[in-house]
Amino acid sequence: MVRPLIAGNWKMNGLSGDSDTISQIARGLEGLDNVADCLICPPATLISKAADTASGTRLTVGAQDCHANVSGAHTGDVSAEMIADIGASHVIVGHSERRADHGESNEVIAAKAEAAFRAGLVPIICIGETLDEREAGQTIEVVSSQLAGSIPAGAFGKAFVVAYEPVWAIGTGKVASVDQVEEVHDKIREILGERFPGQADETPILYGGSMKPGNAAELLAASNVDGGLIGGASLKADDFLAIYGACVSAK
Ligand SMILES: O=C[C@H](O)COP(=O)(O)O
Repeated sequence: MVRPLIAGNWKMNGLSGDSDTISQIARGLEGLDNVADCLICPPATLISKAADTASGTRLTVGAQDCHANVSGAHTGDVSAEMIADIGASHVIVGHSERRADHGESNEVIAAKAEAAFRAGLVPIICIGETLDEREAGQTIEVVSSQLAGSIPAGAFGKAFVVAYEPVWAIGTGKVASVDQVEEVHDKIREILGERFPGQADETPILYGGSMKPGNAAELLAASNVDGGLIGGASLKADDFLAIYGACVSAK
């Protein structure tokens, strides 16, 4: 049985004073049923402080990206080992903003996910189609191909998470319909089942894209939706906790 995950991605937002939000989320979780894991991925500058703040609570802390190598001449990059060293449990890899802004291919993303396994982190592997691809009827083809290429060969028997984020729904307020989400999530589960027999039912498949307190309940109740990857609404403790609360009701 899959354990749901409500994960927040702060993207390039947050200064040291915003660790109050981490405390508020950690405290708020104490009053909510423990039916799902809860994670915040702040920018790299705040991971250490956030992990200290969340220590001993049900909130865990993750990173938004990592390099595939352990160490070396890669100016500006951070390795999975460095992230694990400062208290992170998860790392997002292949977010569409990294695919677009940094030209990351499926091969690069698979190498980053493999690095996460090496460092003892759980990778959250992101996939999702653009609006042009959806309008051309290519959604399932694109998502299937990203899934096949971005999950590394060494993933069998390892814990990982898949996040489906239609690019056109990210930060736009345009949320995918339940039918659209279910079509893709059902397909992802089927593909995982073929590649990872016996393991696919334990792999959380998250939906991301304009998830908010007002729409979370219906999205989280959809088939094969095991939680959310939440951007904007994870920046405010009340909104993020309301989404966690919707998950409690849905599950
Ligand atoms: O990683 C999170 C997603 O990109 C969703 O962002 P959003 O909730 O602001 O649309």
